[in-house]
Amino acid sequence: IMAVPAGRSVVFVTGNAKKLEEVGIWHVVISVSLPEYQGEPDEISIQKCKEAARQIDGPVIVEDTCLCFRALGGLPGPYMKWFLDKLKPEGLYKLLAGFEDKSAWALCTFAFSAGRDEPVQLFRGKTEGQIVEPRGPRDFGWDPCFQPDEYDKTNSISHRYRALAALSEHWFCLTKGLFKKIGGLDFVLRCDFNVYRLSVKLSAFHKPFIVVLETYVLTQLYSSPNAHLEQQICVTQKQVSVF
Ligand SMILES: O=c1nc[nH]c2c1ncn2[C@H]1C[C@H](O)[C@@H](COP(=O)(O)OP(=O)(O)OP(=O)(O)O)O1
Ligand SMILES: [Mg+2]
Repeated sequence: IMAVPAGRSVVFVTGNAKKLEEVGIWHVVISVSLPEYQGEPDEISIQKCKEAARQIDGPVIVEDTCLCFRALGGLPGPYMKWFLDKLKPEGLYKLLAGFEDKSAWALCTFAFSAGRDEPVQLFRGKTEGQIVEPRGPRDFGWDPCFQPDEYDKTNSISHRYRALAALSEHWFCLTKGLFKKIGGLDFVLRCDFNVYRLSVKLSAFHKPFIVVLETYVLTQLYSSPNAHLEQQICVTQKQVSVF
Protein backbone atom coordinates (compact mmCIF):
# COMPACT_ATOMS: atom_id res chain seq x y z
CA ILE A 1 0.00 0.00 0.00
CA MET A 2 1.28 3.40 -0.92
CA ALA A 3 1.50 6.11 1.67
CA VAL A 4 -0.86 8.97 0.93
CA PRO A 5 -0.58 12.09 3.06
CA ALA A 6 -3.62 12.33 5.31
CA GLY A 7 -6.20 14.85 4.20
CA ARG A 8 -4.45 15.44 0.91
CA SER A 9 -6.20 13.28 -1.61
CA VAL A 10 -9.40 11.38 -2.06
CA VAL A 11 -8.34 7.88 -2.88
CA PHE A 12 -10.46 5.35 -4.72
CA VAL A 13 -9.48 2.01 -3.28
CA THR A 14 -10.09 -1.15 -5.28
CA GLY A 15 -8.30 -4.25 -6.47
CA ASN A 16 -10.34 -4.39 -9.67
CA ALA A 17 -8.73 -2.88 -12.78
CA LYS A 18 -12.00 -2.87 -14.76
CA LYS A 19 -13.66 -0.76 -12.08
CA LEU A 20 -10.85 1.77 -12.35
CA GLU A 21 -11.48 2.00 -16.07
CA GLU A 22 -15.17 2.73 -15.58
CA VAL A 23 -14.72 5.06 -12.65
CA GLY A 24 -12.00 7.22 -14.33
CA ILE A 25 -12.97 10.50 -12.68
CA TRP A 26 -11.56 13.39 -10.74
CA HIS A 27 -10.03 11.68 -7.79
CA VAL A 28 -6.84 9.84 -7.29
CA VAL A 29 -6.91 6.11 -7.67
CA ILE A 30 -4.86 3.53 -5.88
CA SER A 31 -5.03 -0.21 -6.08
CA VAL A 32 -5.03 -2.51 -3.06
CA SER A 33 -7.02 -5.55 -2.10
CA LEU A 34 -9.77 -5.12 0.45
CA PRO A 35 -11.46 -7.95 2.39
CA GLU A 36 -14.75 -9.39 1.12
CA TYR A 37 -17.15 -8.83 4.03
CA GLN A 38 -20.45 -10.58 4.74
CA GLY A 39 -23.87 -9.07 5.37
CA GLU A 40 -26.33 -6.77 3.61
CA PRO A 41 -24.90 -4.65 0.77
CA ASP A 42 -24.98 -1.42 2.80
CA GLU A 43 -23.20 -2.97 5.76
CA ILE A 44 -20.55 -4.46 3.50
CA SER A 45 -19.86 -1.12 1.82
CA ILE A 46 -19.60 0.61 5.19
CA GLN A 47 -17.14 -1.96 6.53
CA LYS A 48 -15.11 -1.90 3.34
CA CYS A 49 -14.93 1.89 3.39
CA LYS A 50 -13.90 2.00 7.04
CA GLU A 51 -11.14 -0.50 6.40
CA ALA A 52 -9.89 1.49 3.39
CA ALA A 53 -9.91 4.71 5.42
CA ARG A 54 -7.99 2.91 8.16
CA GLN A 55 -5.36 1.60 5.72
CA ILE A 56 -4.98 4.83 3.78
CA ASP A 57 -5.48 7.07 6.81
CA GLY A 58 -7.21 9.72 4.74
CA PRO A 59 -10.27 10.37 2.58
CA VAL A 60 -11.36 7.35 0.55
CA ILE A 61 -13.99 6.09 -1.82
CA VAL A 62 -14.68 2.40 -2.28
CA GLU A 63 -17.20 0.60 -4.41
CA ASP A 64 -18.93 -2.74 -3.99
CA THR A 65 -20.99 -4.45 -6.65
CA CYS A 66 -23.70 -7.08 -6.22
CA LEU A 67 -25.59 -9.13 -8.77
CA CYS A 68 -28.86 -10.28 -7.24
CA PHE A 69 -31.13 -13.02 -8.65
CA ARG A 70 -34.80 -12.37 -7.87
CA ALA A 71 -35.68 -16.07 -7.83
CA LEU A 72 -32.99 -16.59 -5.18
CA GLY A 73 -34.13 -13.80 -2.89
CA GLY A 74 -31.30 -11.51 -3.97
CA LEU A 75 -28.47 -14.05 -3.79
CA PRO A 76 -25.62 -14.39 -4.78
CA GLY A 77 -25.67 -10.59 -4.33
CA PRO A 78 -22.48 -9.47 -2.57
CA TYR A 79 -21.04 -12.99 -2.77
CA MET A 80 -21.08 -12.93 -6.55
CA LYS A 81 -17.30 -12.77 -6.73
CA TRP A 82 -16.96 -16.32 -5.37
CA PHE A 83 -19.88 -17.69 -7.38
CA LEU A 84 -18.40 -16.25 -10.54
CA ASP A 85 -14.97 -17.59 -9.69
CA LYS A 86 -16.22 -21.15 -9.18
CA LEU A 87 -19.20 -21.38 -11.57
CA LYS A 88 -18.20 -18.99 -14.41
CA PRO A 89 -20.98 -17.23 -16.34
CA GLU A 90 -22.24 -20.60 -17.69
CA GLY A 91 -22.81 -21.94 -14.19
CA LEU A 92 -24.52 -18.74 -13.07
CA TYR A 93 -26.98 -19.12 -15.91
CA LYS A 94 -27.60 -22.75 -14.98
CA LEU A 95 -28.28 -21.79 -11.36
CA LEU A 96 -31.66 -20.52 -12.53
CA ALA A 97 -32.51 -23.60 -14.61
CA GLY A 98 -35.25 -24.66 -12.18
CA PHE A 99 -36.82 -21.19 -12.05
CA GLU A 100 -39.20 -19.39 -14.37
CA ASP A 101 -38.03 -15.99 -13.14
CA LYS A 102 -34.66 -15.08 -14.71
CA SER A 103 -34.74 -11.48 -13.58
CA ALA A 104 -31.85 -9.94 -11.68
CA TRP A 105 -30.55 -6.55 -10.66
CA ALA A 106 -27.06 -5.15 -10.47
CA LEU A 107 -26.47 -2.95 -7.47
CA CYS A 108 -23.46 -0.71 -7.22
CA THR A 109 -22.67 1.12 -4.01
CA PHE A 110 -20.02 3.80 -3.65
CA ALA A 111 -18.98 4.62 -0.10
CA PHE A 112 -17.13 7.75 0.93
CA SER A 113 -15.36 8.49 4.18
CA ALA A 114 -13.33 11.61 4.94
CA GLY A 115 -10.88 9.54 6.96
CA ARG A 116 -10.26 7.16 9.85
CA ASP A 117 -13.17 7.21 12.30
CA GLU A 118 -15.23 9.54 10.09
CA PRO A 119 -18.80 8.56 9.11
CA VAL A 120 -19.44 6.72 5.84
CA GLN A 121 -21.80 8.02 3.16
CA LEU A 122 -23.35 5.70 0.60
CA PHE A 123 -24.39 6.37 -3.01
CA ARG A 124 -26.26 3.63 -4.86
CA GLY A 125 -27.06 2.77 -8.45
CA LYS A 126 -29.26 -0.08 -9.63
CA THR A 127 -29.93 -1.64 -13.02
CA GLU A 128 -32.65 -4.23 -13.69
CA GLY A 129 -32.01 -7.02 -16.15
CA GLN A 130 -32.17 -10.72 -16.99
CA ILE A 131 -29.78 -13.63 -16.57
CA VAL A 132 -29.12 -14.94 -20.06
CA GLU A 133 -27.04 -17.63 -21.71
CA PRO A 134 -23.45 -16.25 -21.72
CA ARG A 135 -22.58 -14.22 -24.84
CA GLY A 136 -20.15 -11.48 -25.92
CA PRO A 137 -16.81 -10.36 -24.48
CA ARG A 138 -15.42 -12.13 -21.42
CA ASP A 139 -13.36 -9.30 -20.05
CA PHE A 140 -15.51 -8.09 -17.18
CA GLY A 141 -16.94 -10.37 -14.51
CA TRP A 142 -20.53 -11.47 -14.96
CA ASP A 143 -21.25 -9.16 -17.94
CA PRO A 144 -21.53 -12.20 -20.30
CA CYS A 145 -24.65 -13.47 -18.51
CA PHE A 146 -26.37 -10.22 -17.44
CA GLN A 147 -28.60 -8.44 -19.94
CA PRO A 148 -29.83 -5.02 -18.73
CA ASP A 149 -33.48 -4.37 -19.58
CA GLU A 150 -32.65 -0.99 -21.09
CA TYR A 151 -29.85 -0.61 -23.56
CA ASP A 152 -27.74 2.47 -24.12
CA LYS A 153 -24.33 2.34 -25.75
CA THR A 154 -23.06 5.27 -23.68
CA ASN A 155 -23.28 3.05 -20.60
CA SER A 156 -25.36 5.73 -18.87
CA ILE A 157 -27.85 3.13 -17.67
CA SER A 158 -25.20 1.07 -15.93
CA HIS A 159 -25.39 0.47 -12.18
CA ARG A 160 -21.94 1.99 -11.77
CA TYR A 161 -22.73 5.08 -13.82
CA ARG A 162 -25.90 5.68 -11.81
CA ALA A 163 -24.15 5.32 -8.48
CA LEU A 164 -21.40 7.65 -9.69
CA ALA A 165 -23.98 10.17 -10.83
CA ALA A 166 -25.49 10.14 -7.34
CA LEU A 167 -22.07 10.65 -5.82
CA SER A 168 -21.01 13.41 -8.23
CA GLU A 169 -24.26 15.28 -7.80
CA HIS A 170 -23.79 15.35 -4.06
CA TRP A 171 -20.13 16.17 -4.32
CA PHE A 172 -20.30 18.91 -6.91
CA CYS A 173 -23.34 20.50 -5.42
CA LEU A 174 -21.45 20.92 -2.17
CA THR A 175 -18.34 22.00 -3.99
CA LYS A 176 -20.13 24.80 -5.77
CA GLY A 177 -21.49 26.36 -2.59
CA LEU A 178 -18.28 25.85 -0.75
CA PHE A 179 -16.28 27.21 -3.61
CA LYS A 180 -18.19 30.47 -3.50
CA LYS A 181 -17.85 30.63 0.24
CA ILE A 182 -14.09 30.36 0.24
CA GLY A 183 -13.65 33.11 -2.32
CA GLY A 184 -13.67 31.49 -5.74
CA LEU A 185 -10.92 30.35 -8.04
CA ASP A 186 -8.75 33.38 -7.52
CA PHE A 187 -8.61 32.83 -3.81
CA VAL A 188 -8.06 29.12 -4.09
CA LEU A 189 -5.10 29.75 -6.38
CA ARG A 190 -3.64 32.40 -4.11
CA CYS A 191 -3.90 30.28 -1.00
CA ASP A 192 -2.16 27.47 -2.88
CA PHE A 193 -4.88 24.99 -1.91
CA ASN A 194 -3.69 24.92 1.63
CA VAL A 195 -6.86 24.34 3.62
CA TYR A 196 -5.34 26.05 6.64
CA ARG A 197 -5.06 29.32 4.72
CA LEU A 198 -8.76 29.41 3.93
CA SER A 199 -10.97 32.00 5.55
CA VAL A 200 -13.54 29.41 6.55
CA LYS A 201 -12.88 26.47 8.81
CA LEU A 202 -13.59 23.29 6.90
CA SER A 203 -14.93 20.12 8.42
CA ALA A 204 -13.10 16.86 7.85
CA PHE A 205 -15.82 16.07 5.34
CA HIS A 206 -15.21 19.24 3.34
CA LYS A 207 -11.44 19.24 3.29
CA PRO A 208 -11.13 16.71 0.50
CA PHE A 209 -13.13 19.00 -1.79
CA ILE A 210 -10.20 21.36 -1.88
CA VAL A 211 -8.11 18.52 -3.22
CA VAL A 212 -10.73 17.81 -5.84
CA LEU A 213 -10.54 21.45 -6.84
CA GLU A 214 -6.79 21.26 -6.86
CA THR A 215 -6.74 18.29 -9.18
CA TYR A 216 -9.28 19.93 -11.41
CA VAL A 217 -7.66 23.34 -11.54
CA LEU A 218 -4.18 21.95 -12.06
CA THR A 219 -5.41 19.82 -14.91
CA GLN A 220 -6.99 22.90 -16.44
CA LEU A 221 -4.01 25.19 -15.98
CA TYR A 222 -0.93 23.10 -16.41
CA SER A 223 -0.03 20.40 -18.83
CA SER A 224 1.53 18.23 -16.19
CA PRO A 225 -0.75 18.02 -13.18
CA ASN A 226 0.76 14.71 -12.24
CA ALA A 227 3.99 16.28 -11.07
CA HIS A 228 2.11 17.29 -7.98
CA LEU A 229 0.61 13.89 -7.37
CA GLU A 230 3.33 11.69 -8.74
CA GLN A 231 3.02 9.19 -5.91
CA GLN A 232 -0.33 8.03 -7.16
CA ILE A 233 -0.96 5.43 -9.80
CA CYS A 234 -3.47 7.35 -11.84
CA VAL A 235 -5.01 10.79 -11.79
CA THR A 236 -7.89 11.77 -13.99
CA GLN A 237 -10.70 14.29 -13.82
CA LYS A 238 -14.30 14.45 -14.66
CA GLN A 239 -15.02 16.19 -17.92
CA VAL A 240 -17.42 18.73 -16.49
CA SER A 241 -17.02 22.13 -14.94
CA VAL A 242 -17.32 22.13 -11.19
CA PHE A 243 -17.68 25.89 -11.05
O1 LIG B 1 -20.07 -3.99 -13.76
C1 LIG B 1 -19.73 -5.17 -13.64
N1 LIG B 1 -19.91 -6.08 -14.63
C2 LIG B 1 -19.54 -7.35 -14.50
N2 LIG B 1 -18.93 -7.85 -13.40
C3 LIG B 1 -18.70 -6.98 -12.38
C4 LIG B 1 -19.08 -5.63 -12.45
N3 LIG B 1 -18.72 -5.02 -11.31
C5 LIG B 1 -18.16 -5.94 -10.54
N4 LIG B 1 -18.14 -7.13 -11.18
C6 LIG B 1 -17.66 -8.40 -10.62
C7 LIG B 1 -16.29 -8.32 -10.02
C8 LIG B 1 -16.39 -9.22 -8.82
O2 LIG B 1 -16.24 -10.57 -9.21
C9 LIG B 1 -17.81 -9.02 -8.34
C10 LIG B 1 -17.99 -7.83 -7.41
O3 LIG B 1 -17.20 -7.94 -6.25
P1 LIG B 1 -16.51 -6.63 -5.64
O4 LIG B 1 -16.03 -6.96 -4.30
O5 LIG B 1 -17.41 -5.44 -5.78
O6 LIG B 1 -15.29 -6.38 -6.67
P2 LIG B 1 -13.75 -6.76 -6.58
O7 LIG B 1 -13.47 -7.60 -5.39
O8 LIG B 1 -13.35 -7.28 -7.91
O9 LIG B 1 -13.03 -5.35 -6.41
P3 LIG B 1 -12.85 -4.48 -5.05
O10 LIG B 1 -11.42 -4.53 -4.70
O11 LIG B 1 -13.28 -3.07 -5.43
O12 LIG B 1 -13.73 -5.08 -4.00
O13 LIG B 1 -18.54 -8.72 -9.52
MG1 LIG C 1 -14.08 -7.00 -3.47
